[in-house]
Amino acid sequence: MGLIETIKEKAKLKLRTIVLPEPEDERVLKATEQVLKDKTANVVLIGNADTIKADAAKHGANIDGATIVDPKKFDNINKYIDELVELRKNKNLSRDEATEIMLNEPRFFGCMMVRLGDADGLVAGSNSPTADVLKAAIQVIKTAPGINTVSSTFIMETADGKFGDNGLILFADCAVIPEPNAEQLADIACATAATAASVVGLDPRVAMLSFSTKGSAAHPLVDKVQFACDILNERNVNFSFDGELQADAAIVESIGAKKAPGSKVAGKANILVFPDLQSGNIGYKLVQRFAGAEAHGPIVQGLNKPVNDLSRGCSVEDIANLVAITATQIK
Ligand SMILES: CC(C)(COP(=O)(O)OP(=O)(O)OC[C@H]1O[C@@H](n2cnc3c(N)ncnc32)[C@H](O)[C@@H]1OP(=O)(O)O)[C@@H](O)C(=O)NCCC(=O)NCCS
Ligand SMILES: CC(=O)OP(=O)(O)O
Repeated sequence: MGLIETIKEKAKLKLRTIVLPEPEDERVLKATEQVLKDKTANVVLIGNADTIKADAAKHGANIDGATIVDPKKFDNINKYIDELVELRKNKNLSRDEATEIMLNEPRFFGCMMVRLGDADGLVAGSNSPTADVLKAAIQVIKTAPGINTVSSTFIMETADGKFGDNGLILFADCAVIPEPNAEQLADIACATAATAASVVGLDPRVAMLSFSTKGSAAHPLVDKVQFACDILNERNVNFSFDGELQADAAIVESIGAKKAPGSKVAGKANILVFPDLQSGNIGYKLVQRFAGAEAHGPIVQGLNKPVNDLSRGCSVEDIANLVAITATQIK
């Protein structure tokens, strides 16, 4: 069984409730039909019921079985508004502003459903930039206890099975932190190792990527990655990691052996931690498009409850797959 089939089987056992706050997007309605057919989750769509049903009929999507919640007719709206005012009191958010957000910003409303236990997780981003999804999640759901950094990972699935574990390899962070410092790079490595183990079932081998391997180049950007490795050493983490490594040294056995002899990770990494968001986001999109890799994600890490983002270029299948992944992240 492939990765997604395995994840879908796990999701079926739990049958969690996932919010899809962007039903104005045809792909979301079609993905709703798919999820309900697969029985991988219950689906909550946010918006006006008449409009959503008319759109679904227009696009030929059967959404019977989905729950539609309209914030403008929602009995508990005052509870949601009060909670947002409380959460944002340090930012002086007024009750009027909170009301406006809860009534008109479905991603915030959906995250509040998850925060208050009316749903288990949320998937959005087909129709909004990543930053909008992340802001709602960070402001409403917040980080998990003891976690400082929200980051993300893509599970990359390559058909030829050459790299990572039989073609499975995680890329991080490709969506959240534009310029991570060394501490945040170490946090990204830890969070991605945990996702690799819990969602994909991999034994993590993390390569901390750079344009230098083991001191072959000297630059403050290289120092940052080396410092992140020092932090991981100090934390005494329970997974294999090595750095700084260039991408070829990380994934090609012969090059790893030449550039980083004796490394437990070089040549066989199944997690690539990119030094910043420019390299991470560009890197995943190039592998996805040039190599025809499936890119599952971005899976958001570090939140108190699961909210996952989509690329606006996602397919119906990508949405349905991410719903199943989200369902399996729920504790
Ligand atoms: C993630 C992102 C939206 C956060 O932006 P922001 O302006 O800091 O967001 P907010 O002001 O809503 O942040 C709310 C709080 O979360 C904190 N926060 C921001 N990013 C955080 C992160 N990655 N982890 C933990 N906390 C974070 C902020 O410091 C802020 O704290 P405060 O309320 O105590 O002041 C921003 O970093 C971003 O746009 N990232 C790039 C997304 C993107 O375009 N990706 C490319 C395409 S996938
Ligand atoms: C993850 C990502 O790059 O999202 P988008 O393509 O929507 O910017």
